Amino acid sequence: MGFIDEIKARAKACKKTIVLPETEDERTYKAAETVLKEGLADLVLVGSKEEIEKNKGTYDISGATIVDPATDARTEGYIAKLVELRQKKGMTPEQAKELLLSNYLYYGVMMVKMGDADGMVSGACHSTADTLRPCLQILKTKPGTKLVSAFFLMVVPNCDMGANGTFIFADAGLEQNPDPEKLANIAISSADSFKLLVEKEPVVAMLSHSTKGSAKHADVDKVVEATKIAQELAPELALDGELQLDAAIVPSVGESKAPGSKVAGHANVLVFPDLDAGNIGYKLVQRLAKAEAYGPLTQGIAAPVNDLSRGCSAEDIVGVVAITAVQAQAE
Ligand SMILES: CC(C)(COP(=O)(O)OP(=O)(O)OC[C@H]1O[C@@H](n2cnc3c(N)ncnc32)[C@H](O)[C@@H]1OP(=O)(O)O)[C@@H](O)C(=O)NCCC(=O)NCCS
Ligand SMILES: CC(=O)OP(=O)(O)O
Repeated sequence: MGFIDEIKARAKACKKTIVLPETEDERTYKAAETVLKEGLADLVLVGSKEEIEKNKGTYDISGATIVDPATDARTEGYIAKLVELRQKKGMTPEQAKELLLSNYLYYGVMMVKMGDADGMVSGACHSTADTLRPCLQILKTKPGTKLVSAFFLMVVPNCDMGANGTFIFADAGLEQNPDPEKLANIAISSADSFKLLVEKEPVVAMLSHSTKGSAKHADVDKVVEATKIAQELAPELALDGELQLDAAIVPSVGESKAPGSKVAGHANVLVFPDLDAGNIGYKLVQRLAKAEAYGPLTQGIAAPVNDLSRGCSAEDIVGVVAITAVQAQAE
């Protein structure tokens, strides 16, 4: 079984409740039909009942629960809770009401916060910033974690590198210019995500334009420092840096550029030095190598809310729903 079929089988076995708040987008309905048909999760669609009736077209979403914030009995409680959570930031009851009735992403995150759903998937028609801001503000980080970061689960066809073509690329969605501590944190969280989702041992490469001192620059120093911090925080982890991409994943290049490294040539978790590199890198592999790209998936957050690229397909949404269910089961 390939990666996504394994994930779907795990999602089916735990049957979590996942919110899809982008009821203005046709891909939501196409994905919902498949999720329900395959039994991957129970679904909540958030939106105006009339709009949903109009937008769903011929897709069969009869198995989904429709939640209309304007009429749902829980809305008052969500408003009160949102005010309680955000009053130090100046949120008034009027603002909370306006936000929850007009922005279904906030409503979906409140459903997760209040335990009325296990996770949410959004981002097909909202930017990453607009998708992730509500979860960062409301759900916050998991206990024991300081940072939320975002990764892609990449499945490269006909590829024997990584875990038979399966990789994590991080951070490819959220942290714009992580300092060494944040980069170390991203590496350790990504290793945990790899274990959870791929069920194989993570081998983590801290990527750079330099391998073991071949280039000198402050950007290289940042990755060297991050590698040191991550190795101190997680000494049991197979993690090394700084490595160029070829040294990280091609065994012969790894041996010649970083002799003696257990990671070089065998990495399956690729930690990029900044968001430019991570985001461009995942899109290159997705578009040129025709890889499956699931994400941006969050890690370090108190409950699973995952993002999508606005360029995603309905099939990508189905995959991310299944991944979200598996993350929720692990909470
Ligand atoms: C996600 C993002 C929107 C958050 O930044 P922002 O909107 O400026 O908001 P702030 O920095 O004020 O943060 C909002 C809240 O999230 C928290 N937060 C931000 N980043 C966080 C992180 N990585 N981990 C945990 N919490 C975080 C802040 O502490 C703040 O909490 P508070 O409101 O309770 O004080 C921003 O990091 C971003 O735009 N990232 C890039 C997204 C992107 O464009 N990706 C490319 C396409 S995938
Ligand atoms: C992940 C990402 O790049 O998102 P978008 O394509 O929506 O900007």
